[in-house]
Amino acid sequence: MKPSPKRYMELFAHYLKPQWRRTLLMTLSLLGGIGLQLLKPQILRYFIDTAIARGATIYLLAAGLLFVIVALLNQGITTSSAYLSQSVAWTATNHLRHDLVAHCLSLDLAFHKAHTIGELIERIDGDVDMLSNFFSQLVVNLLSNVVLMLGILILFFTIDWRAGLVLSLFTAVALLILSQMQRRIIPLFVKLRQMSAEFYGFLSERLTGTEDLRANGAVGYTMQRFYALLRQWWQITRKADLTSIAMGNTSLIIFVFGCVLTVLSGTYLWSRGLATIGTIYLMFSYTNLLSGPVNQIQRQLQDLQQAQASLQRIQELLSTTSSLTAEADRQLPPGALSVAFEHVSFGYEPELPVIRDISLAIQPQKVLGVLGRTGSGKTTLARLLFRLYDVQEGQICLSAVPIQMTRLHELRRRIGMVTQDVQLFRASVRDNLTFFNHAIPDSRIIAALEEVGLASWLQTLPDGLASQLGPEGEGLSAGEAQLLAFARVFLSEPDLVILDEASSRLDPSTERAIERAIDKLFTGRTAIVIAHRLSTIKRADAIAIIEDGHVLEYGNRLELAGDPASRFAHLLTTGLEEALA
Ligand SMILES: Nc1ncnc2c1ncn2[C@@H]1O[C@H](COP(=O)(O)OP(=O)(O)OP(=O)(O)O)[C@@H](O)[C@H]1O
Repeated sequence: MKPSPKRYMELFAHYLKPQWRRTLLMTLSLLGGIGLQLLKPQILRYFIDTAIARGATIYLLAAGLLFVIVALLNQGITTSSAYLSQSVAWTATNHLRHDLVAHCLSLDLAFHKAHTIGELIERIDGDVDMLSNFFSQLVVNLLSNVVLMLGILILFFTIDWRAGLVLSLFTAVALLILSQMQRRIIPLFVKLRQMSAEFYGFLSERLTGTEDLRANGAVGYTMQRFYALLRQWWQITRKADLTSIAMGNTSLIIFVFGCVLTVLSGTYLWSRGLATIGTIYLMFSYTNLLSGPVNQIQRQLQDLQQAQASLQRIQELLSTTSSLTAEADRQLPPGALSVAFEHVSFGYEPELPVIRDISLAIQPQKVLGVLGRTGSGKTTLARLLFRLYDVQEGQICLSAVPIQMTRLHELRRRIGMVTQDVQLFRASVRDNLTFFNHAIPDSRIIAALEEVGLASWLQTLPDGLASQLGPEGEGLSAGEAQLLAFARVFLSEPDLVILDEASSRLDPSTERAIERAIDKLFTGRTAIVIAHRLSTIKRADAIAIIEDGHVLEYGNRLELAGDPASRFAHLLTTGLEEALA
């Protein structure tokens, strides 16, 4: 749905109101610039006519001096309005970018799975960029160009109504021809934007998956697709550029014709004694000046359409709501939390359930080990508990409080989750651990690293906590990355820990370090561990075996292990790690 003019006004008001002084100054300087542009040819007309009439030198000098002053003033005003426009545009668009990023981060995981990174970058940056002109100069410029164009035509009428009529007809025809050309060019630019969104989406996805692409020998095929996209992009760009150039040339030819027309009508008026040479010069200058607004009005109308398309996409994004149900404000009791899944069912597609009627309960400070084959639904359980998705049936309670009844922020503050893929950023060790929260003192960060056994690793770093990590933790072993993820959990001091254990095999000394860290992590906390290793299972008080989205077996670990008929006992004898890998 196209945004209504009311929506434009709301957006304008919302982002320009906080900087109304600068916006007002920018508008005044843009209008002042127009006034000075109209004034310059008038001074020159006076100069020419006075010179031809052999007027006093002092008048000529005064006119010359005035012209220089007006030209300098015009330059100064143009510079300051350019500065103010940029400043207004950047402030407004950065606020909009901020709102979009915050909104995207608040949306549920289903939204993020449905959009590529490239697509979101295009929305948050590309589309917002299109609006930058809209926020700063577009509307003011469009209006001032219309004022300038009308001003020139009115001035022409004051010189001679016939000359005014000729120029008005000429302007109408020029606008008609140029708008026809513009109509052809707009779809090309829309295609160009779509193409760039597709290209960046492709690029971000492939660069993220570079390891898999290389491992599977798919680099050649990826490059083929890359070339095909580039070729498509180039063809559209070439067509759009050639049409733009053709339009520029057409406009040039039209205005050469306009100038010829003006000189002819000026000569006619002069021959009848109705105009002076200065007036002919004035008419000529104004016709030249007219090419500016006529061309710009076309371009600005096009920009307005593009801004409209961008605004529409931005509005769609902003009106996307999280599928998570609204939260209430019940407090969770302090200390280790109990967890209860009560008849929980869920499917990423509602008609395809991956969790079916699951009921489980864990007492505070106890550890639940969750086992199951790959794809059985273990990670989904963790995601539901963390409210990355909401359950479709049943409910999940923490210490008897349904998780929808407490604030999302509070819920996530009380739960620490370590996933299989530890996400590290190209930032310092400190920022990676604190998630850029500078209020956390170094002493706490160092203590957390000591807890997970990374104290000696920290000592080997050249700049200590300020040492930079590569993108996605480049240069770290899988074990070190896991330990850093544990350190993050220590810093957030949660009361419930969910550990989706990495199934990758580690060397014995790293294994031992991880074992020690898990021991400390679980102390005094409730824990759910999606386990892949026997050593982790041994820590569990209770075991749940998930198969095909439902609980196959659930009970006390020792009791299950002692019951030869249990699936768990069978798994232990057949080799747990092989069976669950
Ligand atoms: N974002 C998603 N969208 C749609 N389906 C999904 C999504 N994530 C997982 N699934 C599907 O849900 C089912 C359960 O997946 P889940 O990741 O919970 O399994 P898992 O037991 O944790 O597996 P693993 O041990 O391999 O991590 C699988 O069939 C999977 O294909």
